[in-house]
Amino acid sequence: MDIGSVNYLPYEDFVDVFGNVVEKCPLITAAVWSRRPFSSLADLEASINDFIDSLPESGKEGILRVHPDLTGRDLQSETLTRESREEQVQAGLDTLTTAEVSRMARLNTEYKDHFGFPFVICARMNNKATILRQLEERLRNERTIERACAIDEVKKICHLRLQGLVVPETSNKL
Ligand SMILES: NC(=O)N[C@H]1NC(=O)NC1=O
Repeated sequence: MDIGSVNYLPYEDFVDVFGNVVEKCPLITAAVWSRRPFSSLADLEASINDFIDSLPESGKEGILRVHPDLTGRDLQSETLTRESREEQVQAGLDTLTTAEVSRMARLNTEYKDHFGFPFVICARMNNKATILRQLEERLRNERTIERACAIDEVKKICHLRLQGLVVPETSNKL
């Protein structure tokens, strides 16, 4: 779909197509629909990012809290959204050894107990080694810094999901 077609979508269809660009947050998509017309894919993405930035800190933490854990185990349990499962598989999280699954689970629990929201990272920009390393390192962050870091990761995930849904303007001209 190109950005011109996006601008013609009624809000029901817009939410159907873009409702999960921020994991389990169709409300963000529904809110951003009012900002049409979008001049480009970058403009749509900027509108989503502006909306996220305008939220109070409790709202940003809410976005983080609806993200699934990256444990590798949920990959079998079919509880993940399609997007999240594909991203975790691309990062190799379906190939964790038993020891890696236990380490990831232990660190995830420690992280959640400490910050009150789950560890979020853009899986497709990482692999299982960098994810485990980041999890360990970010656990040591100060809370405000870590929340901002996690929200940046949400935006990276959104960026890649949008790229899969809207044809970038340059390729339109081909
Ligand atoms: N917990 C977490 O980071 N989950 C997200 N990361 C990602 O790339 N897809 C997700 O669902």
